[in-house]
Amino acid sequence: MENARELISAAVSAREMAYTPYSNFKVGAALLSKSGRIYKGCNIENAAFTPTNCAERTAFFKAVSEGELAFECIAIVGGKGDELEEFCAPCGVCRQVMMEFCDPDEFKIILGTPEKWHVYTLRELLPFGFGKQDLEKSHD
Ligand SMILES: O=c1ccn([C@H]2C[C@H](O)[C@@H](CO)O2)c(=O)[nH]1
Ligand SMILES: [Zn+2]
Repeated sequence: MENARELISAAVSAREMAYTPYSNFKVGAALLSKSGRIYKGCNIENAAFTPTNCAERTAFFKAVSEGELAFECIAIVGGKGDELEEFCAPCGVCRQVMMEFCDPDEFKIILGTPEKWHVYTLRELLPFGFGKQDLEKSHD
């Protein structure tokens, strides 16, 4: 994956904007569209907790709100304070949002740090995921 290094460093820079007064767990994401643009996102917390938005969804919603509907891959980095975890996996809600806009066998999810990362498909992280094609099935 030739774009991985660039995408991870964009995720690291996105993470600098994380708004995390409650958990201090800071996540950055960088989403590459098929048109070649990179959309950065950070997590944004809220005193009421539930309205918190993950970094991954921030990146997706920025992109979709600007007319992007086709995506290649996303890089995700995270950790407490100034530390990066070796591995920060997307939550279930974010995996479901990816399922809405991405082909699970094509879309790649890069997890790790600038030193070491792994690449997964969405299918690997969300097996048997529910998508729009499931709504088209009829049993009459
Ligand atoms: O994949 C993840 C997992 C967690 N968070 C955020 C939500 C919250 O602000 C903090 C702790 O859960 O991390 C993300 O942004 N992405
Ligand atoms: Zn999430």
